[in-house]
Amino acid sequence: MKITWYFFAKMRVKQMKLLKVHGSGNDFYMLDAQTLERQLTETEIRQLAVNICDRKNGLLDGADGLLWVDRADHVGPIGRMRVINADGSEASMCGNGLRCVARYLAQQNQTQSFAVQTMEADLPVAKMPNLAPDVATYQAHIAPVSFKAADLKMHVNHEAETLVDQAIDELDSDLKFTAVAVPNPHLIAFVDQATLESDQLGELGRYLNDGQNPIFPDGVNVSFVRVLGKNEIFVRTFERGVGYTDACGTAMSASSLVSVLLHADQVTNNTEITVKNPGGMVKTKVHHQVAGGEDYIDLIGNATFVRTVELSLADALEHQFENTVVVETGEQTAYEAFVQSLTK
Ligand SMILES: N[C@H](CCC[C@H](N)C(=O)O)C(=O)O
Repeated sequence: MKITWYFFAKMRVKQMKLLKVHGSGNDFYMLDAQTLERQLTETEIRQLAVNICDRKNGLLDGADGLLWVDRADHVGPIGRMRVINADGSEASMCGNGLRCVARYLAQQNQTQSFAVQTMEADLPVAKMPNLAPDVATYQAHIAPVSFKAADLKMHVNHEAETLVDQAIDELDSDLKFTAVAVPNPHLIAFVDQATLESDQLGELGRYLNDGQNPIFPDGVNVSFVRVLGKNEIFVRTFERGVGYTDACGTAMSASSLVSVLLHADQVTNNTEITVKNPGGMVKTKVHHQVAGGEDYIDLIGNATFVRTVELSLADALEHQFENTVVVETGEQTAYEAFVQSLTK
């Protein structure tokens, strides 16, 4: 009798359904807030992210963050995306995540081109031709763009207004940096292969995200970039609120823009750029001051749905992950075949 009661009790509790997704290996749990049995407080949303994303003790293999999908709060966009990093901090934007949210909303609403509300802007997204067989592919519009220190919450070189291809006096580094917000903050340096592969990126990332440093008190995403050839770059990123990730969509977009500005002989404005990263590859197209307009970047890449994970909201908030129902989609195999094809 006890067993029957247990399963009846389990059935009665509405299960929370999470979707494990990734863009170029940058992985997230996605949650449609409208499917929840109740509203969550801000504290609960952050606690949920920290609990399920933990790589060691989290939900299955953890994640880089939580994509919180909700109804838009004004006319125009068909949904809203919030981005909570693995450490519980909220970011204004997530390029890889926006492609995955775009796919989810496209399928929910039977449409292929629309806008998604984000913290600072309603951003156009669109379904695109697959990058490879069974690799669902979407485009996200990355904006607004700013080089202003105030928008980056950056304090360098005696309160300089901008930082473009310059050393940072307050840093013990001979690298030259460019800082740009898209709108989350990015610090970018062009390096050689040996530096790209070293942990110099991690040393910088850990210091600039320690919450104590005077340069980026709110932290910053740090990327090392190498120009591989004509309209082809490699970007490796240490993300604010996460650490090393396989890819960072806003970082790859920002790095594409800075490559157009500083390496125009190799990387061209208004032209498709191949951006390779530890998790695979995306395409970008930089729109820099076209007809005097605002800068923006098109980010095109996979939006892979790996598995669904069902568990009770109460268990997830209490860091209890024994009772989960996991269903694989099978898409990861196609994505891995795509990544394999890049090395051929
Ligand atoms: N860690 C970032 C947010 C996630 C961005 C990244 N995953 C992307 O694809 O753009 C920040 O705190 O600004």
